[in-house]
Amino acid sequence: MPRRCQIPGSSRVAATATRLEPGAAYNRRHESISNREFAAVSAQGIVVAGLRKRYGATLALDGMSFTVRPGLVTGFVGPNGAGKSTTMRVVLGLDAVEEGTALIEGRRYRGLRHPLNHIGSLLDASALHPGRSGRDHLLWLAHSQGLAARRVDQVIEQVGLIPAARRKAGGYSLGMRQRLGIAAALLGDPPAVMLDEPFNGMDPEGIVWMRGFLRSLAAQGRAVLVSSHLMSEVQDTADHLVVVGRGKVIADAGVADLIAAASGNRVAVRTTAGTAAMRVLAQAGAAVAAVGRDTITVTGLSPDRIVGLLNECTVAFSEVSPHRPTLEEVYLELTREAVEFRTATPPEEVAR
Ligand SMILES: Nc1ncnc2c1ncn2[C@@H]1O[C@H](COP(=O)(O)OP(=O)(O)OP(=O)(O)O)[C@@H](O)[C@H]1O
Repeated sequence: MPRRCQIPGSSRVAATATRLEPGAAYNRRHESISNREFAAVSAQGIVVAGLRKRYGATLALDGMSFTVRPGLVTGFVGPNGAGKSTTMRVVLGLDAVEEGTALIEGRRYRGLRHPLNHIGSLLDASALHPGRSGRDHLLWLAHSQGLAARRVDQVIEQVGLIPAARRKAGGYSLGMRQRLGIAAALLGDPPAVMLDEPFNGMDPEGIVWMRGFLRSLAAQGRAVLVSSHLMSEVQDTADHLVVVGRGKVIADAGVADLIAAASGNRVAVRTTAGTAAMRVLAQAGAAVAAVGRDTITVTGLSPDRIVGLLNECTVAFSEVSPHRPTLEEVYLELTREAVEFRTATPPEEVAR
């Protein structure tokens, strides 16, 4: 038997969890944005640069910087309290900052003469008069902004609210209020759209509709920023992700790039002989980790070498393939240290 297969049963294998380094690999694309591209984005999309804001002792924004490009859905994700809503309020001129700038098509919100023609937003779907019908709410908004009344019926149709448009908005479900809020955001046919947690209160059918709708807005060339604290809501919707935590950007990259960067050179091995496989591969110098009932990940050895070692040591396995983490796994790893409120550790974990 080869020497590397003769490993004492008592030898311990350190299950090394591969840490994703927040920053570097993910942000490379963002940092390498050329001056020409930056000028194009700032002329058409949304630019957030170096925002810093305190609420008393809380540092809500700590140098928040990113761009929202036209033609893309940008997911704005992060744990509770990461600074997503505050950033959006700053873009809309509702909150002041101590440092930094937020620009829409190269201008501050307050410098826009007809803001709804430049940016549409949904911050709080419940901010409406409960006694007014959805249609009247939109008519009032259109009138106050000098927009044509016919636009109201167009946006009602766009968001699928025709059957409920003449009913009192106070009786709407949260999902219907979200649709009404999006209709309001689209009144001015703006090139940029910013929606805070639009999936909130949506049933599964509504979520599917919302995903398709957001994608269609981007396909029309709009810059679309969508916040969420749930990865499952933005996956299959966003082209680009800005992951934030504790008031700053942790990662800013395309969805495919994020997954590729997070997979590193890890290889997944499916085996029912996990302990034996981990010993053999660790002995050969690899970092190994158990990631499921019958799956381990291996860093530091090529798939061919892994197959060779396991065969040589007669360790049974059914599959060796490059590891591809889910977007949810990537997100959880990136935001692990930025979660403001953690679930309490179960007592048995503490006792160990
Ligand atoms: N008006 C306020 N007064 C005091 N603190 C505030 C205020 N608004 C936000 N904060 C604090 O600023 C930080 C950022 O909050 P923000 O609402 O922007 O986060 P978020 O990412 O939108 O979170 P969530 O996903 O829970 O909506 C949090 O610590 C929050 O408690």
